[in-house]
Amino acid sequence: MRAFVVRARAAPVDSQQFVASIGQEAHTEILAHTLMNTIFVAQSHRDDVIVYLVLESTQDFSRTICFRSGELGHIGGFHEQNLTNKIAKALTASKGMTKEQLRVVEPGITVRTVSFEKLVQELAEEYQLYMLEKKGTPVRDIEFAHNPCFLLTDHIPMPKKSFNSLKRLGTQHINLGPKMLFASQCVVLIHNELDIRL
Ligand SMILES: C[S@@+](CC[C@H](N)C(=O)[O-])C[C@H]1O[C@@H](n2cnc3c(N)ncnc32)[C@H](O)[C@@H]1O
Repeated sequence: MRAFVVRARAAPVDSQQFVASIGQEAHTEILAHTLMNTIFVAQSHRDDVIVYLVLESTQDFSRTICFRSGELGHIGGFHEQNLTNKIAKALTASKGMTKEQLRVVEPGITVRTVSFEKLVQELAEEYQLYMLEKKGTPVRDIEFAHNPCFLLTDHIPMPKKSFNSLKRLGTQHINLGPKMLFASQCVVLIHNELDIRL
């Protein structure tokens, strides 16, 4: 299984605000773009992918929306509006949830009121964590574990505090080349790197 976590620090957890932030300063469109590129390939989808979108602009709890590609029903197309609607639907479903609750949104999609820190602690028990980072080890020099989990952010960098806790969890840092890329572009390169090594 390949897991991806996108930490969207600027993304609102209110569904209407989330949709209204597309193309605005919070750049919530990156979540649909990244979802598309982690799950879909031409004429098909990957069935061995889990994507966690962690939305952190909130008055109460972060929302972690999980997409399990192998369990998704008919998703109705991979265009941006459709994927945006799936995220918005999960946010609406999460209204009123208390700390660390989980709700099933539809087959293959759940939402949890769990923080990025708690999520990665849980994932570290099952996966080798890799943080995508310009100062990391060149990707071609990395020997991937069989169960990798890749951590990315939106346009707001990972806070220093998180670097320390990720270090304690044995996180490795990966560099994908000299250009600063979108998270949605990073996931394509990661998938390709893993695909050609199999
Ligand atoms: C648009 S970037 C975030 C940029 C962020 N404002 C910063 O200055 O670090 C989105 C995500 O892609 C990762 N990323 C972008 N280019 C990369 C590269 N060449 N190698 C590794 N990770 C990269 C970043 O680390 C981040 O997780």
